[in-house]
Amino acid sequence: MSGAAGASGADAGSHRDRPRAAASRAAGPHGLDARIEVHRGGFAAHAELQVAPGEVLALIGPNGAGKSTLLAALAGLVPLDAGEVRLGGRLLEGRVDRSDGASRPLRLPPERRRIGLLQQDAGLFPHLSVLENVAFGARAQGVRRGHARAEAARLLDAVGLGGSGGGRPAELSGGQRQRVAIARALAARPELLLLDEPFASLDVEAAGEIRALLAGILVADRIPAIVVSHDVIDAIVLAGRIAVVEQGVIVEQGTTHGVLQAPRTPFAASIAGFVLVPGTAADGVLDTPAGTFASTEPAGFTGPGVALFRPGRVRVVDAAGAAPASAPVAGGRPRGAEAASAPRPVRAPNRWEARIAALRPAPGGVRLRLAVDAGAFVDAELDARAAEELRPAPGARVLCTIDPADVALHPAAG
Ligand SMILES: Nc1ncnc2c1ncn2[C@@H]1O[C@H](COP(=O)(O)OP(=O)(O)OP(=O)(O)O)[C@@H](O)[C@H]1O
Repeated sequence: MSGAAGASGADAGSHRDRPRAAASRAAGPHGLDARIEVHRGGFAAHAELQVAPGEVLALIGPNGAGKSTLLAALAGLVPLDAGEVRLGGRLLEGRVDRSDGASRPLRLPPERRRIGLLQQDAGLFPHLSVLENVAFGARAQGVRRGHARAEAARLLDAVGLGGSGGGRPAELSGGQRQRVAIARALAARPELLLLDEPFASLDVEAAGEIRALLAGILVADRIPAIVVSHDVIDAIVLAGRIAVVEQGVIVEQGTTHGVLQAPRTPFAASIAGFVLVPGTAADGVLDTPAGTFASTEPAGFTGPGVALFRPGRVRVVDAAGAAPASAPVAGGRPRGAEAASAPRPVRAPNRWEARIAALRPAPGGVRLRLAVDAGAFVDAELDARAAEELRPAPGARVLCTIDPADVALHPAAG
């Protein structure tokens, strides 16, 4: 793989060396500005997507959230039910005002949108040579055959496949095929690139090389892009901004750094390696179905919020040998007979009792899925030593605690 790795380094340089091509590809001063409303069977997606020239947006979310549907709507593969798509100031889909004051619908077909779509499957034409596959991208934009072939050769060189143009796609590895797909997309001079899990079928090494190759191209050519991925590395390496999609709507968005440091939704928290407990903030603490959470930095807000912490910071002990989770805090309400008529005791903050619902491996230890209340889960992780001491088993009851210094409280998304 060393040759390919070297080639991708050379590629980044070759892209930096062609500022004219870059200027012609960037989506003008406007980038993408889209308002999408789409129905697919019983599923509905509503989202606003803006991507500035030179910006990469990562769309993340659980399976079936509607990420691919949003990309398909932008690419013109699925019609909008309402809204509009503008790219570089051009209207690709929506309504155009008429001179009589009314408006008419406009919907450009995919090949006239100047939008490149890269998917998990490179989707090359098996009967065409590698060079012809790439030249096809330019030919589709009306470039004459000779120029298209010259441009294809240059782009194949840029993606580290100079000299491979005469072969057929079947003779290439998965990573090489994806490089050809990138070259073909660039040959069409896209004003927007849509990347739908383009590395998902590649091994870790090939994915890393192609990710770096794409990152270099996107930076050098300032092509706005949207990448859909389940892999947080794609967001970190490629994207400056993240939007979290759930059930067809964007539930959280922000800079990649901001979302990964302080996620506000369970999905973003899971990819950022946090446990997120939703609740309601009052008096500086967060009340949740799993109990009260307090931080050394009290919540400076009231209303819906989240408690965030790293699962490895949770201390987990066998509930049988521990004081009950509902033990009153110091200075709290009385115990015993008096307590029977008293209101429910105030639960100590950062302390919850749970049943182990499931176990799965975690780096250096084990992850515990902990069922706290009907439908509420608050996970924890044990390193190998703590796991050996506790010997966790599904169904066992445990008592969990966490230091306020390890807890952050934030307002909920939206
Ligand atoms: N061709 C189709 N016809 C009808 N419904 C569809 C079609 N494609 C997708 N859907 C529905 O649209 C919803 C969103 O699917 P979509 O593929 O956009 O989600 P996704 O977030 O990309 O999921 P994944 O991460 O699993 O790829 C799903 O409920 C799915 O069943």
